[in-house]
Amino acid sequence: MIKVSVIGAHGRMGRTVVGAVDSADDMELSQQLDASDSFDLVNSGNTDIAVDFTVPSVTLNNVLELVRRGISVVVGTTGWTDERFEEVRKALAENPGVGVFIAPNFAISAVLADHFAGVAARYFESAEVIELHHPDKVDAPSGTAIHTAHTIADARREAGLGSVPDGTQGGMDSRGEVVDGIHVHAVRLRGLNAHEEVLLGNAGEQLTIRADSFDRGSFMPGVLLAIRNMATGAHSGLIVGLDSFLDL
Ligand SMILES: NC(=O)C1=CN([C@@H]2O[C@H](COP(=O)(O)OP(=O)(O)OC[C@H]3O[C@@H](n4cnc5c(N)ncnc54)[C@H](O)[C@@H]3O)[C@@H](O)[C@H]2O)C=CC1
Ligand SMILES: O=C(O)C1=N[C@H](C(=O)O)C[C@H](O)C1
Repeated sequence: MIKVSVIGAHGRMGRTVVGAVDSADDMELSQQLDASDSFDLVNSGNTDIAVDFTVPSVTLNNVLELVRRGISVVVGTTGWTDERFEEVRKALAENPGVGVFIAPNFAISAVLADHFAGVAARYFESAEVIELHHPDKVDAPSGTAIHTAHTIADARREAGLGSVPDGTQGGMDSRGEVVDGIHVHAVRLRGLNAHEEVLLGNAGEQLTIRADSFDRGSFMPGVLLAIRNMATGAHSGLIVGLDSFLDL
């Protein structure tokens, strides 16, 4: 049995992960921590894998704390940057055999949308990303949209494409946040869960790639897949993105 502890266990995602782990035949739910709980409750005796779904402002410290305790971590929380990844890599170098897996999105629809955007981006002059979420989300733009913008930008660079065309001279606030040269727009609307649209345009044609996650259950097969992969012990170091465990 894989012993799993959940950090952020009282949150929307944390509660869903607790239910999914509890229902998995090969997993045993160990500790459930939230904001006021001490990390002393989690140790390598009671936890094989810790899962972090908290908030961007605390997730780095949580991961570093767990790595120092010799516990591998699966992370879904957003707010990661290259600098934060580097801090995790340094901590992992001091704790060989420990692994950290971070995914901006665990839903297969979103992972594939990101992959397809990377395949398509080189063929289009224009590219923009729209992400749409529930209004209780604290961060914008979404971690997934930031990741997709980088995927598109990487593909454009590799293909030798220049900047996206944009004649806007005023009102830049209306054009969204520019992430790696790609405009990213964030919508917050009651009734939504997690959605993303990638718009790719050429003269006279458009390709739209859209992923819709209607329910937090959509993230659970990906979370369980990551827990199972990390529990094999075959993945030490830092791994980013569920595509690492999919044969895309
Ligand atoms: N990678 C993915 O597929 C997905 C990622 N997310 C991300 O997961 C994160 C959590 O999302 P939600 O569950 O909707 O948020 P939420 O606000 O419902 O839950 C966050 C929980 O973390 C707790 N928390 C805060 N500080 C803590 C600390 N120091 N230690 C332990 N717990 C602490 C809060 O009390 C709360 O219960 C967000 O960053 C969100 O963007 C959400 C859905 C899918
Ligand atoms: O907060 C959410 O809900 C989600 N957060 C992640 C993100 O910011 O990309 C993943 C998914 O979009 C749901």
